[in-house]
Amino acid sequence: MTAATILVADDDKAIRTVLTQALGRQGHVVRTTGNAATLWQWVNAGEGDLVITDVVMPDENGLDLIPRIKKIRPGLRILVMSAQNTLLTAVKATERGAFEYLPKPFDLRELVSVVNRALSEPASGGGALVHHGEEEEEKLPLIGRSQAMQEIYRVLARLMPTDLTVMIYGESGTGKELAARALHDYGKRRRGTFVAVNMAAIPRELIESELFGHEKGAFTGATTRSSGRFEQAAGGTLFLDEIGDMPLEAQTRLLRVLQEGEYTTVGGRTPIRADVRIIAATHRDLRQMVRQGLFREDLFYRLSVVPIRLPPLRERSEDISELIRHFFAEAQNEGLATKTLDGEAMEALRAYHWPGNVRELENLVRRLTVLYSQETIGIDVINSELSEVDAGTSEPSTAPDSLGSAVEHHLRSYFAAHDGNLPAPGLYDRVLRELERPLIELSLSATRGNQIRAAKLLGLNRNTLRKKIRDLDIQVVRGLK
Ligand SMILES: Nc1ncnc2c1ncn2[C@@H]1O[C@H](COP(=O)(O)OP(=O)(O)OP(=O)(O)O)[C@@H](O)[C@H]1O
Repeated sequence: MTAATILVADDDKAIRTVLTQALGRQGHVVRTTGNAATLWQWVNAGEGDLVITDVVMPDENGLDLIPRIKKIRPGLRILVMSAQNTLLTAVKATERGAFEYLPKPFDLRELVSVVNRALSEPASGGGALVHHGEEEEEKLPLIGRSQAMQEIYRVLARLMPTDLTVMIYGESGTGKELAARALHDYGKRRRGTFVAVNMAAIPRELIESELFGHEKGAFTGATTRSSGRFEQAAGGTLFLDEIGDMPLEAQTRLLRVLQEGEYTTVGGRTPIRADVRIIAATHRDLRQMVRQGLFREDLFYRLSVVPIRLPPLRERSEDISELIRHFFAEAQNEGLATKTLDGEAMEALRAYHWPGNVRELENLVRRLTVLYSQETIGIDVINSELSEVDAGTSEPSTAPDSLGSAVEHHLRSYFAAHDGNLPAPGLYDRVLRELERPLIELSLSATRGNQIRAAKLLGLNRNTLRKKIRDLDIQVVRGLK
């Protein structure tokens, strides 16, 4: 590695000293300044082989300097360091043309290795940079500044200008869909549609037509042509949620589409180009599923071009208070009263294990807003709310919460949301119908559409089941076997 001149701008003297020492030891010449104006002067005079800049400096924001530097010296690489550790900073740094973004505090070894890379990697053609207006700031959804989340932001920001297939792992409720949406909303396909399909929610016989569409008459009940999710997402992003739940036959079909870049509808012959970016997600251990023969290895490798693992909330408890503030603010936007938590209550939430992750926290905040009248929430309320959830999980069932307590929570919020008024009459039938539909649909799908077996499973008379299917307008699809 040849010695280079590195220009460093940071208003923190300690950082300047540390960088001078670490990079000096590598044989580089380091020039430092505490403001943006001096950095700009140096760059303008043609000095330096590499720039390392902070974001917030007394005279100018380092991010605003990047496009100006790129204009006069497009080949000069810029590393951005920032303590403003949001997804937005990472996105802005990347889209304005920074070579790399390093959230502070960073590991010096990492910095040195990034510097070496910046000085030695040949210039790439570089994907077109996407630029967004400031107004998009509002939309950025991912909250949390923990180290673990910053790492995620850095990876997401780098993936945004690309079309690479991304595989997002993470427990339920960790924000997999939100991360996928962020990739779409800030990526180069953002003018297209984001289409999410949950593999676990579609009966297996319907998956192919759901994904690829079907022609009129392709199977019994296909009375018209129907477009599939690939077609709906054309030009945009297709989010395949719970990919681990995809049946093997559908996996084979998907693999072929990914390999060939085109698909045909069910019953159709003309190949159609697949113009989607694929983002898949699962809470399962796909590697283990591959070993067990439940997931195709070749599909696994196709999808895992870039794997991302979203950390469970208990591994980033420092983000909890910010998330709570965010969800309270959301409730306030909807006209609900906002609350605060006292110190003890907050401590309890930080120590809790959050099996349902951010979704569970979000639901808790909603309950606190609608069910309790006090402005400051104390430990008693938190204890009783959390113990109810825990009571649900300690039951022998494998469900995350018992059906009864889930329904009870739902109904309590429903009543509370009416603010002392009563809901519309006919509640008993409405609630039972809401339960009846998923119960019947799932029983039918479990018995592959066999109404005799479904009736037996449910303990219903066959004619009663048939009548309910008609009344609720449930689509019955017969299994292939
Ligand atoms: N970092 C975050 N900041 C703000 N909200 C978040 C964050 N992560 C998750 N959420 C919220 O938590 C809820 C669950 O998130 P999401 O649906 O993306 O999770 P998921 O991992 O896809 O869950 P599942 O595996 O159950 O589908 C959503 O309402 C989402 O808005």
